[in-house]
Amino acid sequence: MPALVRLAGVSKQFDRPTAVRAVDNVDLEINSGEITGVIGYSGAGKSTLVRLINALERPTSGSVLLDDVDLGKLSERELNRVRAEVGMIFQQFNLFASRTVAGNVGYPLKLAGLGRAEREARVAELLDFVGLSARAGAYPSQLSGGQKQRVGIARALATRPKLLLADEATSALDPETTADVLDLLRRINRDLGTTIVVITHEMDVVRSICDRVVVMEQGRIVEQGDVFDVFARPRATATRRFVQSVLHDLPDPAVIERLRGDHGGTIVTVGVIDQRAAIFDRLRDPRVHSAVIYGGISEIAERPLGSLTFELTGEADAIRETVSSLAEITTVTEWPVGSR
Ligand SMILES: Nc1ncnc2c1ncn2[C@@H]1O[C@H](COP(=O)(O)OP(=O)(O)OP(=O)(O)O)[C@@H](O)[C@H]1O
Repeated sequence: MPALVRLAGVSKQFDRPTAVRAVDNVDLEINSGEITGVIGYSGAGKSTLVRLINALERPTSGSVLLDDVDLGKLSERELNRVRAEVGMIFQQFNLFASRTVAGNVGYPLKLAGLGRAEREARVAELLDFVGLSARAGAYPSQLSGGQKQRVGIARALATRPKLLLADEATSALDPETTADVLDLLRRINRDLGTTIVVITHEMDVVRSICDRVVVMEQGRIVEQGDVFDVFARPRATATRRFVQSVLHDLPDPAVIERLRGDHGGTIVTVGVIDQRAAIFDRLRDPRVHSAVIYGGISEIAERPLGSLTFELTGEADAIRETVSSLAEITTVTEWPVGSR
């Protein structure tokens, strides 16, 4: 898949109030037609990365290419043209309070010099797409948070951008409204073919709609890849924490201790990566009794992923054979009896 955005050796240093390398030697490709999630804790450099992509910041070093055009080589005027090709939506919506819904959505079209009739037709089309046709004459203060974000999205799409940047677009919304807005982003990607970059600190957002994920920490990319692969085999500590915030399937030490108190058998945690049925096939030895005592399986990119913790009881040799057999097809963690 061709890259729409390419960052090569990009750093951004701020010198005031204190010297901070907000983005530190980043190499990154954003594939055309995909939804890429950039996740990290507060201060990781996500917003700065986005501002480098839409040329609101210039890198201290390195190059940013949008559609093979090196933004560092463009004049301010040329940059303004490029910025119009990039839509942006924000956590706080950034709507004009004094303009109606239609006025907000039509504003970029006015800037682009479209005539009134053309503008009205395009605004009607956009409001229909985001499901807000009935609220065209309302003011932002009369809308719910989810509706405000739909207006922000319609406005960002007005000039048919190739790239849509969403900076914490759902962080101010409740879970149900978040799901609606994420569905809308998915629809924009599928129906309009728009490439989307989603900045977030919530792994659930990545799980719901992203094809690829980039994990940032202290200005650096610590991990990136296909969403399922990163969920299935997280390497960086930060990534593991993000993954566990969504999956909740692994017992932490306190849970293991409680399980030990209630279950005297062998306790094993078995990774589930696609192979649900195969795992139960390996638990058919009549000499071993198995019971699920903890765990969970989620769907990531429409594939099963998670872990199950079993208590195995029966003959010691047979249990050992079962554990070895499971280990042939997946990861198995055996919790030692003395783990208390
Ligand atoms: N204009 C600026 N001037 C000085 N320092 C800045 C500026 N913008 C960002 N920084 C600093 O750069 C670092 C990265 O900030 P950035 O906002 O990119 O992170 P973030 O991951 O988006 O965090 P958050 O989710 O809190 O917005 C922080 O230490 C921040 O204080």
